[in-house]
Amino acid sequence: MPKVLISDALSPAAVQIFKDRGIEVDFQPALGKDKEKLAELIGNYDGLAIRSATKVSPKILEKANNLKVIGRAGIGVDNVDIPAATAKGIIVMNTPFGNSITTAEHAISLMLALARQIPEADRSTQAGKWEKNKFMGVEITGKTLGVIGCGNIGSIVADRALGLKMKVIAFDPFLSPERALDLGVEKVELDDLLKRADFITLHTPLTEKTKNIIDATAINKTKKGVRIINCARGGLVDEQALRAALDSGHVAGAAFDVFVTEPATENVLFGHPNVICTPHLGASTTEAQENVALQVAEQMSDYLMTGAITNAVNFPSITAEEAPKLRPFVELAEKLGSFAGQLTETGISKVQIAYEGTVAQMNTRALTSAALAGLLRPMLGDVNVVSAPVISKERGMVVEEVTREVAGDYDSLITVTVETEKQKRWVSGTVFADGRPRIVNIKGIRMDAEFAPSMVYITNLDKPGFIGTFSGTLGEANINIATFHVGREAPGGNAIALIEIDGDLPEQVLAKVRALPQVQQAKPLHF
Ligand SMILES: NC(=O)c1ccc[n+]([C@@H]2O[C@H](COP(=O)([O-])OP(=O)(O)OC[C@H]3O[C@@H](n4cnc5c(N)ncnc54)[C@H](O)[C@@H]3O)[C@@H](O)[C@H]2O)c1
Ligand SMILES: O=C(O)[C@H](O)COP(=O)(O)O
Repeated sequence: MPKVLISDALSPAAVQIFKDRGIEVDFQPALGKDKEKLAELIGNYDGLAIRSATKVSPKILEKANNLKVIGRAGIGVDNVDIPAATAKGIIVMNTPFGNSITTAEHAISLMLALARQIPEADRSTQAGKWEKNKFMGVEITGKTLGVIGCGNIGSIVADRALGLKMKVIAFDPFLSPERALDLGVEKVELDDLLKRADFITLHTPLTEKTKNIIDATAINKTKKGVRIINCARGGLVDEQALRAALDSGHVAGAAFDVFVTEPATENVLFGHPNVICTPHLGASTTEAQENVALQVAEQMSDYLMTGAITNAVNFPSITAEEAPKLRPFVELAEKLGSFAGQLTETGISKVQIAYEGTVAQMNTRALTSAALAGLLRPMLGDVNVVSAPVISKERGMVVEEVTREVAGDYDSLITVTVETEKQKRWVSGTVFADGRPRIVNIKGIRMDAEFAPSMVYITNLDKPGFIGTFSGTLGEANINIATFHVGREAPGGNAIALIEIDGDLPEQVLAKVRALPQVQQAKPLHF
C-alpha cells in the first residue's frame, strides 16, 4: 500500500481522499517546517503533499529514496527543487487553478484597502482617535489598473477590476491580442504600463526575467501617487527601492502579501504608514483550500494507484483513460530501449524513436521518456521516465521522435534506433493482443521473441552446426534453454539468435559461447 505524507497545513479533506483510494496517509501539518525531521522521515513515503511552507531541497530529496510524487496544493512550485526532483525521477504536480479566484480576490481586497487606507483607519478608530480628516482616500472608478502578468490570476483580477469600472492595461509578452480583446484589457509594453497606471498589480511567477521587474528604474517611470500590489511572489519588486519611493512620497501606497524572505518576520517595508502587509494569505480561503487539497489528493492518488498523470510540471499528462492502454506500450518502449542500451558500449550520439500505426496516436512523449529510461538504465543505473529526458539532454544525445500512421505488418510498431560513433543499431517491437511486448525485428532481421528475465543475444554467421554447438555448450554447463529464436538476413548470411535461459550465464560459459566458430558476438541480456 503506498504511503503519503502531508507535511503542510492542507485541508483535512485530503486525508479522506487518500484513505478512500487505499493509500496510507500521515497528516503532520507542522513537519514541513522541521527540515531535519522531514529529512529523517521522507524515505518512508511514496508521496509528499505540501503547500508553500515545506521546502523540498536537494538535501530532502537525497533521502527521498521511495518518493514517486510531490503534490503541491497550490500554484507556485518554487519551494520544490524541480531539477533535483526530476533527476531523481519524482513527478512534481500542482493545482494550477484551485486558488486563482481566491488570490485574485485578495489582490482586489488589497487594492481597495490601499485606496481607502482601511487598516490604518481601523487601527486609529479602535484606538479611540476618530481621525476623520486624516484618512482621505482615492476613488478607483475610472482609474487605470496596470496588470503585470495576465495569466490565470491576472485575468481574473482584470475581470473584477473592469466590474469596478476601472480601465485595465496589461503587460504580458505571452498574452495574445485576441485574448486581451476577449478580456477587455489593453495590451501594452511595460514602460507604457508604468507611465499610465494609477494602481499596479503583479501576477507573474518569479523567474530570471521577472525578478525585480519593479526596481528603482521602473519606479522612476511610474506616475507620482501610484499604488503597488504584490500577491504573486516576493522578489518581483525591489523592496528597498520601493521603501525609498514610499518614503519620498512618489509611491502613495503598497500592499504586499509576499516577500523576498518568508516567513517575513522583519522587512524593510514594515512600519510605513502607507504599507499594508498580509502573511502570504492569497490562497487562504476555505473554498480555495478545499479545492486544492481535494485536487492534489486526487491527482496524487491517481498517479500512485493507476499511473495517470495530471498537472505535472516535469512530465507530460497521462489521463486515467489513457493509462491502461499506454501501459503495455510503456513496457515495450522501455524494453526496446533497454535492449539497445544493454548492447551499447560507447557514447550515444543520437536516438530515434519511431511510432507507427495505432501507437502513433498515443502519448508518444511519455513513451519516448520510457524508451530513454530503458536505454540509459544499463549505463547509468538509477534512471526513470521522469529523469531520462533530462539526463539524455545533459549527455548531449539528440533525441528524435517520428510518427507514421501506418505500421505495415503490425497494428502498432515502435522502433528504437541508437547511433554511436561506431555504429547504428535498431530494434523494433510490438504488443500483441495478449498485451505482452515482443521483439519483431533487430537490424532488419525478422524475429518473434518475448522479453525474458535472462536472455543471450548472439550475432553469428548462418552456417550449419551453430544451434547444436551452442546448445551443447549450455547443456554441459547444466543451463536450461527455455526458448530459442533465430533470424537471418539471407541463407548463409548474418544471423541473430535470441535465447531465453533459466538462470544466469556464468562468465566462463559466456567465454566458451564467444569462442564458438560461428559466433561473432554474444551478450547476456536481462529484462
Ligand atoms: N499570494 C498567494 O498566495 C498566491 C496564490 C496563488 C498564486 N500565487 C502566485 O501568483 C502568480 C501568478 O499565478 P497564475 O496562476 O496567474 O500563473 P499563470 O502562469 O497563469 O500566469 C502568469 C502569467 O505571467 C506571465 N509572464 C511570465 N513572464 C512574464 C514577464 N516577464 N512579464 C510579464 N508577464 C509574464 C505569463 O505569460 C502568464 O500569463 C504565481 O507566481 C503564483 O505562484 C500567489
Ligand atoms: O502559489 C500558491 O499557490 C500560493 O503561493 C499559495 O501558497 P500557500 O498554499 O502556501 O498558501
